[in-house]
Amino acid sequence: MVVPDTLDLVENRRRMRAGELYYTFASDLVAERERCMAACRAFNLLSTGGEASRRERVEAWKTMVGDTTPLPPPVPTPEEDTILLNDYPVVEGQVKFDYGYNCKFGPQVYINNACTFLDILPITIGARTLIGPNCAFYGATHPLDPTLRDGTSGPEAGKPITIGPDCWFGGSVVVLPGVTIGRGVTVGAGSVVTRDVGDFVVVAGNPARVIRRLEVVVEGRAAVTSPVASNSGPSMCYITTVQPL
Ligand SMILES: CC(=O)SCCNC(=O)CCNC(=O)[C@H](O)C(C)(C)COP(=O)(O)OP(=O)(O)OC[C@H]1O[C@@H](n2cnc3c(N)ncnc32)[C@H](O)[C@@H]1OP(=O)(O)O
Repeated sequence: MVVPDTLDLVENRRRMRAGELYYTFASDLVAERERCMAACRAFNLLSTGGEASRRERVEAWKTMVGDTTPLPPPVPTPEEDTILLNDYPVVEGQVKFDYGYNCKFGPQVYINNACTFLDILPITIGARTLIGPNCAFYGATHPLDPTLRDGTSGPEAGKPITIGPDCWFGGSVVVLPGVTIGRGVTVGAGSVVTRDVGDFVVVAGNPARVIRRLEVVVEGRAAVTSPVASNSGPSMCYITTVQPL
């Protein structure tokens, strides 16, 4: 965990943000990950404790992902407050981020237990996307040359990951650095997504391949929406047919 004596922290951070090789054990980055680790611990305690209110969980979530926008004031009953906070992610169990503030989640995202987000660069998850247990979004990569890689003393690089709205990830999916996934995609359990995926397909396997396509016959905003969806406006409404390959 040593970094070069001459390391310029400003230049190191510029390189990190540019997706170039940088040193992850620079003191400022270690401090940011420790902040995030503490925030994750606090969130995970609340999330698995069973007694925290929806508002307490959302506050802990916001701390973890560095969201400083104030929540709307509480309303009289816990049930109404839950509806008011409907757009914030629902997390079932534990979650792990590196920095937290690089993760941007759309409204009404669901994250099942034990998901990992290595957010060196932005990881963006679209609205209403559902993430199964043990999924991993790996936005970090290391040199293939072992001499340059050099264990904990060597440099690494980040790549962004972008997921569209209305996707569903089965359990234990791995998404590799730099991948973009479109809208309305289903990713089968246990898949490793190594390449970009277009809209409205089902992919599965390692490496993930298209196993089905959905033809979108009609697409628009839902005319009638559930009252709990009102914070973010009407949900998307699709009429699709599943096509053979
Ligand atoms: C948000 C949450 O918490 S989710 C909770 C956890 N649930 C899950 O993880 C369930 C995830 N579901 C799956 O993986 C499903 O298999 C789906 C949705 C991807 C596909 O379902 P279907 O369209 O019904 O596919 P179907 O079962 O007909 O399989 C079609 C082909 O794809 C293959 N296939 C299906 N799923 C997978 C998979 N995960 N990995 C590899 N191959 C797969 C099948 O073997 C089959 O191949 P074949 O034609 O050679 O026999």
